[in-house]
Amino acid sequence: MPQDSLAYALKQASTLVAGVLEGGNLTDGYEAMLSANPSWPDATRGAVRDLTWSTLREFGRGDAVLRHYLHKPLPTYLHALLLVALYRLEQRPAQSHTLVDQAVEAAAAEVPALKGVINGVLRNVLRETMKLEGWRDADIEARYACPRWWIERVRYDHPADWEAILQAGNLHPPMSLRVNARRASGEDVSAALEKAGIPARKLENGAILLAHPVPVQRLPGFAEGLVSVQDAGAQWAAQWLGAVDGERVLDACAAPGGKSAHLLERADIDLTALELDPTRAARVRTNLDRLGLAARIKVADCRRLNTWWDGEPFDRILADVPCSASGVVRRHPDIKWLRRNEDIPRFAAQQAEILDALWQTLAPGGTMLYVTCSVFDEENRRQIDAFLARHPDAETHAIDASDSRSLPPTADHDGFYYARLRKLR
Ligand SMILES: C[S@@+](CC[C@H](N)C(=O)[O-])C[C@H]1O[C@@H](n2cnc3c(N)ncnc32)[C@H](O)[C@@H]1O
Repeated sequence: MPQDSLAYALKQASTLVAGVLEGGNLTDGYEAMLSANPSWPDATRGAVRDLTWSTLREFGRGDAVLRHYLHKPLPTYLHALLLVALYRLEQRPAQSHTLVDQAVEAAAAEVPALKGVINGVLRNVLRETMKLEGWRDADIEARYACPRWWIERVRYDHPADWEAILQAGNLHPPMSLRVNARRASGEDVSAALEKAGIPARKLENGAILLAHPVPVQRLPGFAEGLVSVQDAGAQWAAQWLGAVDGERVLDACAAPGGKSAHLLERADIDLTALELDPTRAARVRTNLDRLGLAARIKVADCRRLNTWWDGEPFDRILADVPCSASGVVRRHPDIKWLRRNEDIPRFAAQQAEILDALWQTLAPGGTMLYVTCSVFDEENRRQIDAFLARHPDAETHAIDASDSRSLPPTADHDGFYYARLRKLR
């Protein structure tokens, strides 16, 4: 099967989707596939990535169709192949006949005996396209491309804008740049982008939003460390933490190091960057090196103070905690398939432990910024309300006149939640 054929891209994407259906992590699966195929041309990489990510973003839509046509479960690879093929069929209806032929070829490559099933289902779908629209609209998981428990949580937590939040979670993610204030200005970067023919606009917090994603090699100044790729919503962290020259600062959950780098670009601080996962901690070092920045990087569980803390309090702490990542699901669409409702209280319990441990290391008068990329209240507002109830020496330190800032995902940025806490004594 030639590497530049649609059948090949369908086969590889189906293998990745099948990995997620069986409980695997998409990023790990994709990286393993790339290292097994180092000679893939950019076009093959792009096609496999697009088919896989887009199919997984469509959670529930393909299954709503398949429920009507499949009377017995299929091997996971074939189920995944049908999901990928249905996504492609909807995107390019004019090329439907080629798609069916290529999907049958991709099926034959793995399970030759069942290629007739793939052929039959896809041809039935083509014949009955009009009816399918109705089925899909009637199915809530298909309509919002999200598991039902997730839809219900978002609807409960955001009664006014739950639909917009769910819809934004299914868009293609935007690409934004952070300007390294030590080496360039926003104006320099905007001018260089314009000269390179890359349309972009500057957002309120200085992030530069590209009209379309581009490979980093095309970005003027990327190799020299003038710019980094960072979502615009994440670029509020350094500003709202507000560290100034000479302060002792902790980034307690640091990898891959985007926010650490931003803190160091803005002020001459003494930064400790902690990370639990040694492989991810190595990425903090690589990212800081590219930008010519330095921090004390430690591999540790931030909750176990005796393993990493020297007893000197911090002036400011960034707690960018592990969370459901429900605000960045369009970048990691496997999350919708892998997470369960019961995982959310587990994340909340872990976040509470992290907050309680870090609070002990903050100096009186110091500031802690709590950040999640979640849209669920249990990890956000309710987490902070419970923290304030447990800690009489804590108060919220308003961000732009509000106690906290919820940034639901939009076309311009991912979804985040920020709360700033001050230690009274
Ligand atoms: C949301 S990510 C941080 C993103 C990072 N701040 C950035 O902007 O690049 C959370 C990180 O916390 C790490 N982590 C999870 N539990 C931790 C713990 N108990 N102590 C330290 N790091 C932890 C995870 O491995 C993950 O890398």
